Parts: sequence; structure tokens; C-alpha cells
Amino acid sequence: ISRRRRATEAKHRGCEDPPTLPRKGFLGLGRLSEVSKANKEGRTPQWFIEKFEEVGQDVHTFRASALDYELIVTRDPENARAIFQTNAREFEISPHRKDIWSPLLGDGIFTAQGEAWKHSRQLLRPQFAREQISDLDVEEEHVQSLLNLSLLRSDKDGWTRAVDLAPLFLNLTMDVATEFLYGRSVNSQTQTPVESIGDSKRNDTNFSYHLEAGKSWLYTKGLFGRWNRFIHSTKFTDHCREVHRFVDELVTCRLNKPSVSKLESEIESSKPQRFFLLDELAKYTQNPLELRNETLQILNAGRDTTGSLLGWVFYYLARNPHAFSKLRSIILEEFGSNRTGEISFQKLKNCEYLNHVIQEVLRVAAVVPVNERFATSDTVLPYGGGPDGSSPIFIPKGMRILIANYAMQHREDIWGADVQDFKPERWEKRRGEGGHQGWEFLPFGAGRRKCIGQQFALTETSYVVIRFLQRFDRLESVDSEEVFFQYIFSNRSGKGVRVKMHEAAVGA
Ligand code: HEM
Repeated sequence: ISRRRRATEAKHRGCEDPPTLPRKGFLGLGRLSEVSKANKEGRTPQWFIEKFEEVGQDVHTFRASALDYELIVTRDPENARAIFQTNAREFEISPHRKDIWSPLLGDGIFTAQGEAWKHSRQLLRPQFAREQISDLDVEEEHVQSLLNLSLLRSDKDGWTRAVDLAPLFLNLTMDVATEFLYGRSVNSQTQTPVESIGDSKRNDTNFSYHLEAGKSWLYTKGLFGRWNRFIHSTKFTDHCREVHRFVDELVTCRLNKPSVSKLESEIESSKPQRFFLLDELAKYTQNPLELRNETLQILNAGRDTTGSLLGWVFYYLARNPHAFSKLRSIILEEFGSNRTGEISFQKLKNCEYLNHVIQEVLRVAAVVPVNERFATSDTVLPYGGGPDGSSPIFIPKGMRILIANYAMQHREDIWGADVQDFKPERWEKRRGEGGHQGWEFLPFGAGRRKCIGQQFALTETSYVVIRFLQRFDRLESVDSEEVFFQYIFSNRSGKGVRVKMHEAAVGA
């Protein structure tokens, strides 16, 4: 009965069916093994583009199915607008998110829906206000720890040895994030022995290792939708336990802190206390589980994404010497060559070419290549139906939708014939046409659940780039391998970012 009612409603609303990606293999499992294979080969984001092409020329929305579930995949900016803005009330994050993530991260802002989400968002959003994130002292401290690593010291000829920047940036963002969240950095940069950087398995009491290994399990579970509970292992339980143990210690430590007022403690220490999120949250809730979950969810949302973005920035700069030189001369002009000189938050925010470089990296590499939503009631998306995709499509309650960001950011009809090229200058022309505010570019999501850490991530990335380019005047890639997307919810360079850097003469 409901199928018939929906068909009538769809007709009434002028909807037509979208094209379908043919099922493959027993129960449609062929498509799941296809995407797993693509993931192992480092091309999950491109796999989505291939599927649009497989379904048909100029197809931007299609229906796919596996096991007993169906979903819609779209790279149409107008559909994204409907999901995040016009019809936003009819879409939510899918319940799978909570189902899958909660054993590791509990329930918090990233996984909650409805009132529970509102509560988390209201609690956390003010903590990302400008005053908090414009304090760049924490950033400076940790960037200097990075730049002081022996791996980054240059030889007599001024060149560093070949170094993989990717794990170094992930360590950096872990240190900054733990300091911002817990007031105490894990100091992975100074505590990880040089020979085991990037090989966290060699140090398996390591918090980052357990978090990362736990997330790999979540990725596999995610592929199986609501059947994910059948994917289980004691290793996964161990990873969850270790991650929780680490955070619980910090939470207990904060909750047991004698309750002195901020003013008293400021007077006592005669210097202003540094902001940290756990400390602020503990003023609103004393529930240890809530404190664990919310901080862990922020750590998860912010650390890998920003670390991966930094890696990609250097990956593309190393392959585009013109962009590197142009950026370096602008940085020296704006911020000087003093490697410890002050970098003001406002100046950093206004440095246009630096922003364009970062935007372009987010476009070509898409740190979050796919986003998702779920229809909370019967609704429509404006495009994708009928032979030319120009009719609306009917979305029944419960249907899951994947918004294929990477594929949307690589549409030649939107971005032009040079869509595959790394070209920061394209953002100059896009100004005034909606530019990065357009629906074809949503690196930080959109609508009411838009990323709350966007400015935090952009500030951190810009800061690190400025300090590196003040010190190094040349950057060369030492590998010529094809791009390899290592995708576990966010997307990093799976072959690392192997470069050599040349140290500029002091003052140059
Ligand atoms: C390059 C860096 C980053 C990228 C590309 C990124 C991307 C995103 C995207 C696409 C979403 C939306 C997910 C959705 O629509 O369901 C999101 C949400 C979120 N991000 Fe980020 N993010 C980054 C950094 C950060 C940082 C640094 C933090 C915090 C320190 C953070 C915290 C969050 C949180 C808490 C949410 C959930 C918001 C909500 O559901 O209300 N992110 N991020």
C-alpha cells in the first residue's frame, strides 16, 4: 500500500526515476567488493566518478543497491542545496553513523540526532569562537617542535634528506588537538622515536595507533550498513578500550581538580590560564561519559582531517614549483622572514593567495570526499530523474543519500577543461560568482551541521605553511607515484608526502 501511495505522490510531484547502477554479484555484494578493492588501490574517490560514467553520460545522480538497502548517489550541486538548505528539515545524518561509530566514540555531536544533537552543538559551538581559536601560542609551540626535529635539519648543502611529511603533520595535529581539548598535549612529536614515525604499530600502547586502528574497523563495518554488527573482532574491542582508557584518565583528572574559580587560579598563577575545551565543558556537565564522548568526537573530527589537509598542501606544492615560489614570496612580503616573528590571526585570514592554495587543495584532494544524509520523511530532490536528469526524484522516508563531494569537485562542466589541474588562481575568477560559497564546493559541509572546526583547521594549516615557507625556499617531491587516496572517512595521501626541502639563508 505504501509503495502505491508513494508512486502516486511521486507522480503528483512530477518525479521520474533516476538511472540505476546495475547490481553485481550475489545479493549485490559485487559492488561492495568493488569499492573495497578501489579502496585498497587508493582510488575510492575516483571510483565514484567511474560509477557515474558507468551509469551514463552526463549522469549526476543515480540509484544503487547492495544487500537489502538502496541509496542515491549525487554530485549535483542543486541536490546538495536541497539536502543542506531548502529541504534540510527532511534530512538528517543517517542512524548508521551512530550505530557504527558509537562503540569507539560514544554518542556526541558528530553522531547524535534531534534534541541530543542540538544539546551537543549548543555546548560546543561557543568554544570555537574567535577568541579561542585566534590564540596562536599553542600552534607556535608545536610547530617549533616540528621544525626542530632532526629529520628536518638540513645538510651542508642546505637540503634536508628525503622526509615523509605526512606522519609528521598527523603527529603535529594530534599534539595541537590534545592540547586544545585536554589542556595537555600527548607530545607525539617529541616522544615518538624517529625510526618509528609513521609506523605506529611499533608502539602499540600509542593512543593514535588505537584510534586509527579502531577507525579502520569502523570503515569496514560501515560498508555493511545495518548488518555491521556481524563484523566484529576482539582486536576492535581492545582498540576501543585503550582509546577510552586514555581519555578517561584526563577526564577524571579534570573532574578531581579542586574547584577554584578561574579568577582565583589566575591570581594564584599570576598568568592567564590557557583555554582548553574539557575545562570549559566541565563547567556545564560533570558527566564523565559525556565529557569523554564529546571531546573524543571533536578529536576524531579535527585531527586526521587537518593533518591530511596539511599533507596534501605540501604534496601539491612540491609538484607545482610555480605555486610554491609565488606563495613563498607573498608570505615573505606579508609576514616577513623572521622564523619566530608574530603571525597575526587577522593577517593570516586575509592572505588571499594562501587561502586560494588551501581551497584548491581541498578541491583536488577532497579531505572529506563523500558526505551522507538520510530522509526523515518522504521528500524530493530537484534533479536526477528522467532520461536527461532534469526531473525531480522521489526520495522515500529512510532512503540514504551519498553526496559525492570529490566527484562534484571534478565535474568538467562546472570547473572547466582544466578541472584536473592544480590551479589556485582559479579561485580569483570564481570570486563574485558564488565562488567557494557555491553548492559545488562543500569541503566543510553545509547547513546546520556545518563543520564547527573550519576556522580552526584553516588557521592551523595556514600557520604551519607560513612557518615552513619562511624557513625553506625550495621543495621537491622525491616520488613520482600516482596519487593514492587512503580513505578512512577522511582522505589522506596513502603513499605519504615524501619531499626534500632546501633551507633559505637566514633573512632571505
Ligand atoms: C580540513 C579539516 C576539516 C574538514 C575538511 C572537515 C570537514 C567536515 C565536514 C564535511 C563536516 C560535515 C559532516 C556532515 O555534514 O555530516 C564536518 C563536521 C564537523 N567537524 Fe569538521 N572538518 C575539518 C576540521 C575540523 C576540526 C579542526 C574540528 C574541531 C576541532 C572539526 C569538528 C567538526 C565537528 C564537531 C563536526 C560535526 C558538526 C555537527 O554535526 O554539528 N572539524 N567537518
